[in-house]
Amino acid sequence: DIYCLRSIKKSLEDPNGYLSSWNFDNNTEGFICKFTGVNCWHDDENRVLYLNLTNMGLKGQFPRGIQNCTSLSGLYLRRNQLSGPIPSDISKLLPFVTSLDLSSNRFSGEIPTGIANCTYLNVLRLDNNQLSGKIPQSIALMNRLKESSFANNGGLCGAPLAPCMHKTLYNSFKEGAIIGYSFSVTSFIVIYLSYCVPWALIIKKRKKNRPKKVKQMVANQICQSLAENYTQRESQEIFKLLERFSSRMSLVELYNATECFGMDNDIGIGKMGMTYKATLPNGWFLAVKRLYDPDLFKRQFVLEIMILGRYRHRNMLPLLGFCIEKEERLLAYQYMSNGSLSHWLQPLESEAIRLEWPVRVKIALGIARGLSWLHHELYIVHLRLCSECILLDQNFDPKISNFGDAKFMSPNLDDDFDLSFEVNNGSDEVGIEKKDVYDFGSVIFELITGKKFGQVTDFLIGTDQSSSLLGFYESIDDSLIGKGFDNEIFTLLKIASDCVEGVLEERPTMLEVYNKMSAIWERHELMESSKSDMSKH
Ligand SMILES: Nc1ncnc2c1ncn2[C@@H]1O[C@H](COP(=O)(O)OP(=O)(O)OP(=O)(O)O)[C@@H](O)[C@H]1O
Repeated sequence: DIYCLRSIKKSLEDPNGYLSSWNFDNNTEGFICKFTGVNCWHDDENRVLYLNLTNMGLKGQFPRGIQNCTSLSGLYLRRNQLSGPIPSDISKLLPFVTSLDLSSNRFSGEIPTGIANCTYLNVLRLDNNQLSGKIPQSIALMNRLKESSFANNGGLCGAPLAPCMHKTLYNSFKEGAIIGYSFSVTSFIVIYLSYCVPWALIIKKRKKNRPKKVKQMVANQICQSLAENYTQRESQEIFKLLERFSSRMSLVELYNATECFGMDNDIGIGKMGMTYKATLPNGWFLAVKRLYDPDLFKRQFVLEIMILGRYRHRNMLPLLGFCIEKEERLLAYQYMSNGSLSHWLQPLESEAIRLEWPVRVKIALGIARGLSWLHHELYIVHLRLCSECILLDQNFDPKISNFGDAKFMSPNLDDDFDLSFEVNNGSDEVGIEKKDVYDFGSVIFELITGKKFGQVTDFLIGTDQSSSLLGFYESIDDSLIGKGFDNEIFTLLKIASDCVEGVLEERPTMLEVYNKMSAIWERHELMESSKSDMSKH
């Protein structure tokens, strides 16, 4: 990150000297955290969380050096005089960014479609620039983004702004010529087909298309019949409010994508409902949770949308949409191909593929990162963390899910939470976040021993910490022992046992846990990934 800031400073013109305080002579850990505009994950660590260079009169192009700040979550460059294009590979430069504010600058050219690949983006401000062309559809579809995010860019058009109507004379002529040409070719084909192709061929083709149409009709009919029984329970206002957090999807769409909620697509059963694997026409996979009862889990349903639909983080399960139609309540998440963590820790005999130690460390680190962000950035507590609600993507990156019991630590966090019913149950309970710390410790024990925390603790009641640790050491998953990681295993056991301290105040905060863990393992993880990057070339 030091290199990142150094290259940013070098690439920008700073007429007002705001960045002159960025003095790189110092070498103490965390020295960059005191620089103007730099916010670190932790004050003693050179790892930038946010970079806020608002209103500094900076000139030059988009600072590509930002890609070296690998843990960056927010970039604010508002009110400067930056110019040139927004880099087309922006998602590679800012893979984990959740807020990007480039407003009130002089950026020009088209908005790169690649911005939509910044999958954790919640806030995007591009207004008051000199951008032109059509707003890429993939960005317009990110409906957390508002019209004001794009306003005051002379040449910009398309949703959520006004449609692109304007055509130059040349374009109109070119289009006219293309239309004329297409019309002649189409006429020729029509005449050829009418006279030369045997009717039998056409009939055969029609038959082939029929099943798809029939399926669509059946789905529509089902929706129609459900609609007749429909009694509107929640007010339209709540639905509208929810649309601000996530996309509303249609029942027919999800019905088709899950093959009518068919048994072949069912991937799990939970307290709230059944989860199905869904395939969208564009090839995306979703996990669709279909609630058993729309009234019973209303609060949980809304919380999932308000938290997982609204906030993106690499360790939170992304909610891509929801559906409220008739009696149906559906939640559509990104599909996690490696399922739940519990499935890997307690596999059936036939599926006993063990997780290697480095993978377990990556999972532990990811959960700590996600929880730390949740507590210290969003002021939200999960309150039901367990190995079942940690889902693993194709790279075994963990994603925290199931926010149905979550609480906001501050009741008036944000105007958006002003819901008209009892959802925003802000909690005044002191130390409520330490419940998550305890649960985190339990999950880590489970990650190391392969057994539920309760099973291991029973015989340890009354022992002091060091003999408990030895006790736990005895119950470590056999597949991990003697592979050269024993010291690391013991270190993680120690962190976990601090988390399950009986006295609330003695448990560390999630930020402390994460910082401790990342100091030990994140460098190792980065080294590993750069090694594998190198071996690719
Ligand atoms: N996004 C997803 N991708 C892949 N599989 C998922 C996804 N979401 C859920 N699942 C699977 O579906 C199962 C059921 O999930 P669900 O969240 O309904 O139940 P749960 O984790 O037991 O929690 P609860 O009891 O609160 O409902 C999970 O164990 C998991 O295997």
